Amino acid sequence: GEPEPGMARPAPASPAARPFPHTGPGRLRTGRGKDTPAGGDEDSSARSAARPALAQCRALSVDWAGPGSPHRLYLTVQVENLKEKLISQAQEVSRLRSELGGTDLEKHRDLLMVENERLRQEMRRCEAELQELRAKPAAPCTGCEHSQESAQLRDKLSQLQLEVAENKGMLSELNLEVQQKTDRLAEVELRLKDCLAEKAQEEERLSRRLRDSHETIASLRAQSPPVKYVIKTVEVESSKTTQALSESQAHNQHLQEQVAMQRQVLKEMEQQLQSAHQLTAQLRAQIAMYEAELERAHGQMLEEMQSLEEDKNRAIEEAFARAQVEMKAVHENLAGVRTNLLTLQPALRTLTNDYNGLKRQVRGFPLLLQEALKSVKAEIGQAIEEVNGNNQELLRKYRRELQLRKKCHNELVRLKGNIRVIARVRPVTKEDGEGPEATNAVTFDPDDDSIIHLLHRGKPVSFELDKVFSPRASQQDVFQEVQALITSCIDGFNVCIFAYGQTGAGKTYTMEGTPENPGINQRALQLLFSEVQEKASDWEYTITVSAAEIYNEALRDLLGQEPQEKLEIRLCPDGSGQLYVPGLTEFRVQSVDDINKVFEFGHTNRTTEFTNLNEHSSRSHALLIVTVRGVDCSTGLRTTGKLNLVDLAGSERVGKSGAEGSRLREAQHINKSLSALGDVIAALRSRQGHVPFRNSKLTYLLQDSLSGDSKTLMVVQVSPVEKNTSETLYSLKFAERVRSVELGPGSRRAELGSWSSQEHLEWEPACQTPQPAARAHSAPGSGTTSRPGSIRRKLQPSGKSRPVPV
Ligand SMILES: Nc1ncnc2c1ncn2[C@@H]1O[C@H](COP(=O)(O)OP(=O)(O)OP(=O)(O)O)[C@@H](O)[C@H]1O
Repeated sequence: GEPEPGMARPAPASPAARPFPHTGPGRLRTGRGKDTPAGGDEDSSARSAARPALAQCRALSVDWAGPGSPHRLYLTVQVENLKEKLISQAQEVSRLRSELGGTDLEKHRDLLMVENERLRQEMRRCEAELQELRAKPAAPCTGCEHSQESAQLRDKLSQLQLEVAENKGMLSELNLEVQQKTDRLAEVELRLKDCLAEKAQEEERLSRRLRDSHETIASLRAQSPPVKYVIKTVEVESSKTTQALSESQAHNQHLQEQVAMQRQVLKEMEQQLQSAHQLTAQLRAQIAMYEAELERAHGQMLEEMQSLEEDKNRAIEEAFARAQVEMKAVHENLAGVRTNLLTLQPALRTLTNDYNGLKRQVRGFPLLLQEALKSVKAEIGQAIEEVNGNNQELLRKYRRELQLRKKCHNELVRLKGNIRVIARVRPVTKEDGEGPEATNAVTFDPDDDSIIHLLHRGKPVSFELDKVFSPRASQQDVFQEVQALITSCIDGFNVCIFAYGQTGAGKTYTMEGTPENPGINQRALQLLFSEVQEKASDWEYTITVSAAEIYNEALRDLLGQEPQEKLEIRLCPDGSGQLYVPGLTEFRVQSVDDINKVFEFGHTNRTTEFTNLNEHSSRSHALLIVTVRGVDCSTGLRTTGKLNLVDLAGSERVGKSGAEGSRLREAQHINKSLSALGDVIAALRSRQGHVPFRNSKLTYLLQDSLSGDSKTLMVVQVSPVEKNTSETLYSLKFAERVRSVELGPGSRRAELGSWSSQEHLEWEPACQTPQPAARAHSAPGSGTTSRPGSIRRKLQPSGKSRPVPV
């Protein structure tokens, strides 16, 4: 425009110093060639536009200040060029915008967003369908044939759901990426808009300056003198303008570079978008596949549900039909119950009446009860008195009966004979060996249990005794036969039970038995204990035991402190004529345990004394002496009964086999004592005035138990085997002889003389007896050395405590 008033105008420069002809166009050309290498066409057009302008300027350089001055022309041309350039730049920018600009991207983005939205909606629809399917109540499908398939479909469905969720995630990632790119594009667009605005401003500024320049030129033309100065000013200003132009060109250049970069970025984004497109297409294909799968699963589920529904309906129909039937039955029952109720009502009425009547009675019951109690008490008192009277009478009768029983018992024993002889045949045992010698030689009469047949050297011999027990007889059977004797001991009688027979014939077994199957000794004591206990209310009893042994006519105490000491039998100094053994230990016993302790102690004494106990025991007499002392609590009457249980020494005829030394002595002593026993029994039976008790220690010791009212039982033990028939024959002869002297209580034979030891050994039967019922078998056999279960076995060491002497 016009220079400011008062502003100093520069002096006009010489044409040689003018900057324009040298610097302006040259610089313009250099700047163009240097700064815009990419815009070749635009540059060339600008250059072609600038060249005539320059030529015009040179041609007009004569007159710079005039209206057609070259400088003005040059500036006009330059301004025109700049305008053109600006327009082309704007066009370029709009082209770029239309070609690759935000519109397409936006469109693309919009498309993608629409597509995304559509996919989202589809997903939502699928999810809603799934929810709906899940929400449907699952019918119970136990045992259904489709249940497995349904489970598989459910699994597949859950897998598809997982994949859909993954795809969803991927889609949302892609969305995010697209969003980011869209944001970046918007940014670029914003920057471009800013650039364009800047350009427009610049353009406006330049055109404003051009206008000012025009006006200045015009005013300069009008004022010719300062024209030169003004021209100079314009030249100066023109250089400034040129500089600004070059700056704006540089800026343009920079913008173009940025546009190129943005193009590159856009290209990349396009590629990414393409790959996103592809991915989306893939995902859509997958989603379509999943949808198809879901559709199929849905179809299957629907089918299943349909069939389940049908089943359910069928079941409901059946249940309904059943319920109807049951209902009908219940109705019928109800009708029956109603009828019953109708019939029961009168009964109920009667019951109610009864109940009321009873209630009335109950109210009056305490009174009635009191009265009844009174009368009952009176009756009971009367009854008690009567019972007491009866009891007294019964007690008197009982005592009388007791006396009578005792008398009867004694009479029975007397009738049976005070001396009885029974035989017991032991079974064939392993110790008898095998072969003809071990065969059975003993038979029995099936109709008479007092007869025994023996086959001796082919000849049958029979014997009659009070009773014969076969090998089948148990310990209890034998004991039953003797228990009457044992109970009489409680009444004050003396009793002697002997076991007689050869070694190994079963004497010890019968007397002592085995721990599992005890014999007479233990059973007798048990019986005594129980009988004594029964009478405990009226009687006070004391039971004591002693154990002694007679070996070679020497008496020894088996329970004493010094068992080797020989004891003597003496008359009581009180003049009663009773015998006693000074030093013989007596133990008070109250139970079977006490008895066992006594036996054990006795055995200990024997084992310390003898090395071969079994051998010794079969050669000695063993005595168990049980004394029962009783006091009648009411009368003070005293009784004493003695039970002698004797396991005699073996009766075999050792003397005959030519034994010498100690064996001969033993045999002589045994024979002597056994003969003495036979003599005593014979004398007793024949009621002789003199009974030779003193002939042996055995008979002397048992004197008081063998005389008077005493009762004696001899158990003859018999071995059944062939090899022992000689000894069996002699034992049975001895037994029969003892028995045969008994002719009855009033007619005893007194003429029977004393038995010599020879008689004991060689006594022959007086007469031949009937033939045996069965033929005996013969068998060889060894001796009888083994003695398991022997009576003396009872006396085994045990180390138990010593019983307390009485
Ligand atoms: N009735 C029976 N039942 C079963 N076994 C028996 C019977 N009698 C005896 N015995 C057995 O026969 C064998 C000899 O018996 P035991 O020792 O009692 O004879 P013993 O006559 O006492 O001999 P010793 O004179 O040597 O003492 C034993 O093994 C015993 O168990």
